Amino acid sequence: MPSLAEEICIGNLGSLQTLPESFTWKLTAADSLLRPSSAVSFDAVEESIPVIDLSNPDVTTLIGDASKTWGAFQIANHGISQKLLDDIESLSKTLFDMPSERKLEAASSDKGVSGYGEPRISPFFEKKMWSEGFTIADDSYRNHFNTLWPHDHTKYCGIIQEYVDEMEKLASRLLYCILGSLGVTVEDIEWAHKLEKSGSKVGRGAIRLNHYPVCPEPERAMGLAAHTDSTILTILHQSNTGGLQVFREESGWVTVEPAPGVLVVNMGDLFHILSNGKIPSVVHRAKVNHTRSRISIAYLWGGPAGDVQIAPISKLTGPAEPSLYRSITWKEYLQIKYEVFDKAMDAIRVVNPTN
Ligand SMILES: C=C1C[C@]23C[C@@]1(O)CC[C@H]2[C@@]12CCC[C@@](C)(C(=O)O1)[C@H]2[C@@H]3C(=O)O
Ligand SMILES: O=C(O)CCC(=O)C(=O)O
Ligand SMILES: [Fe+2]
Repeated sequence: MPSLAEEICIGNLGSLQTLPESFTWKLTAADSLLRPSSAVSFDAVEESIPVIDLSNPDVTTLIGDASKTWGAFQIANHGISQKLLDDIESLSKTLFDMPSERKLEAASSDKGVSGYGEPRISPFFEKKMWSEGFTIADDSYRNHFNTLWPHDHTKYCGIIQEYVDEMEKLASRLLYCILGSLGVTVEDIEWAHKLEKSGSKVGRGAIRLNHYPVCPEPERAMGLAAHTDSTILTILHQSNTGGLQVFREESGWVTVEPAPGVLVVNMGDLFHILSNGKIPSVVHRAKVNHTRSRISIAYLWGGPAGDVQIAPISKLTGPAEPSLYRSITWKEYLQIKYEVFDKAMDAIRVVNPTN
């Protein structure tokens, strides 16, 4: 694969006046590996995923219904301060506004995941995506921040640390709520029980700062190709420009319009495994815009750190509902996903499930 420096540099996309051939998407099955039926359209239908107020007394039912129906929902009154959301958005803007050469100084290494660059799913697609991003998957972001902001890196590292702490708490709260809707308690899952007792300090997550520059031909381009997240769940903050779309077989592509202070929650592949297939991992993508650039910040929550095995919850399996997936750690799942991408779920499916 050519290096970033040898081809049209993703750090300069916003200055291009025409769409290069390598960025033109036709939406054939190859452009939408996960659900061939989602390849039919660039357009979205007039429907929306629910916005759920976390202070609503019926929150468990509402979140449970939305997770099962859509694999995604939006949340208000989630307890994350507007200041923290503004801070991480402006950190991202400051980063992406830098000249391309500066951003490349913080590029992720060949082997590493963390740092500046294209989305990790890029190699699975023929065409290039109209976006750039920065992934924080381990502590190496501190060195990258030091390179990018020799004077201000302490301030920016502090924002990331606070964001991770707050998001981890929110992610486990949402997990327990969705599990509650399935009749599962924290005590039913050994690792979740430990996670709760320890004040949820043993979880593991990644952050992806995404930037979608203005695009000369948005209808032929793709910001982030259709994918599912490999997570238990993902919490997404989007700036005030829309672009996120979620796919549901019964509806088609549905745009998730941004609203101030409202966060999007996506169910990931590991939740699908945990729930023994009861919760879908939502296929989603990001479109781009002719006049407005867009930022989104994804907190990708993988659940327990270390070698903890994620498996279908025993309370959700039985003679009539045998375990559909074998147990797996998040690390192992990521390895499989980035070898076979759209076939990852098939790779861990139990061939003849019996209980
Ligand atoms: C922990 C991870 C999840 C992620 C792959 C990664 O190793 C780090 C980046 C994450 C991200 C963010 C953008 C979308 C996504 C599909 C991708 O290309 O990189 C997700 C990955 C994922 O959920 O598999
Ligand atoms: O930018 C968006 O709205 C989607 C981002 C996303 O799906 C991701 O980072 O996993
Ligand atoms: Fe995603």
